[in-house]
Amino acid sequence: MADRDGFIWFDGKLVPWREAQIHVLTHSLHYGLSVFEGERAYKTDKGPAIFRLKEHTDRLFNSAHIYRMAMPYTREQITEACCDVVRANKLDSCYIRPIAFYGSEKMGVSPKGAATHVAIAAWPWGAYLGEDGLQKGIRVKTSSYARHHVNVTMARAKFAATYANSILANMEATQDGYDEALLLDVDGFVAEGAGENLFIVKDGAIYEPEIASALVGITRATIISLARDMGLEVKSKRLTRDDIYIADEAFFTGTAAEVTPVRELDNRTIGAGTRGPITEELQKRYFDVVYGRNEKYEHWLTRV
Ligand SMILES: Cc1[nH+]cc(COP(=O)(O)O)c(CN[C@@H](CCC(=O)O)C(=O)O)c1O
Repeated sequence: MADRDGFIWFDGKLVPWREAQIHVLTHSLHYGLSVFEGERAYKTDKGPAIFRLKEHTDRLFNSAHIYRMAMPYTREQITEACCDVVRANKLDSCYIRPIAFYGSEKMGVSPKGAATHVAIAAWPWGAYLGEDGLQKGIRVKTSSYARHHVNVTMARAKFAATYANSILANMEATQDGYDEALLLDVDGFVAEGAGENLFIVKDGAIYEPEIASALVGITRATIISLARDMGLEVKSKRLTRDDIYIADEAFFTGTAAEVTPVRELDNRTIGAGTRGPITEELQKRYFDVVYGRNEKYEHWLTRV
């Protein structure tokens, strides 16, 4: 990822991609505390638009607040910088990664005395779990690793060290031939995917796991709104892994994953073993919204 043309916004200015470097004694590299976001811009008929940029920026600042990281820029500056990065790299559809991290000003567990640095990169990124996955669904394995207890890592923050847990789960699943991992919480109830939220459909109703130890996804919130447009309320409940086995449909949501059907969990076929009809309709509505084809949600698009 380091050797490419382009520009990265780094500590207030656009720098050539290859020059966006940090020192090996960067505090966040050693102690894992950086907060970040994953955003997408989509090509609409009026040009590129970043989807729900306000919500992503708010979550970035909330994550920093939760982990007591002072942000050296305002929300408005970060919002504008995300737009600048898309423009500077002449991208019309892309994935955008803002990150705030402690620098190399000091070592030692305490970040006191380390400065907060901010970088924002953008790059083209297709279907996170594969085009085939979007159409036909993916195979998922319940992980042997549990999601963190809510007093181990802060579930309302999107912060780097959480992803060591996700990496373990994802590697375990993919090395055994599955596409992604599903994590249970410390009590054994369904939490979320390694990088996604989960929904199921049963008897025409949509359910999601209680969100306690999962990231409160922005795509999740979008799907809840789009389901309401279809006259469907999403019910939140404690779901067990076998609730998923006997569901009629299941799907992951995320900025990167978008709306990816889950056709199998732990070698149990879910429903007809492919993208279900409600999943398909929600997926279609989601893409209509992000590509600017649904006027009702124009306010969710920040035109670059
Ligand atoms: C653990 C987790 N749960 C739920 C979500 C969905 O959140 P939202 O994007 O706000 O709907 C994500 C985003 N996962 C990022 C993974 C990308 C990456 O691999 O890095 C993403 O979708 O950007 C998570 O990482």
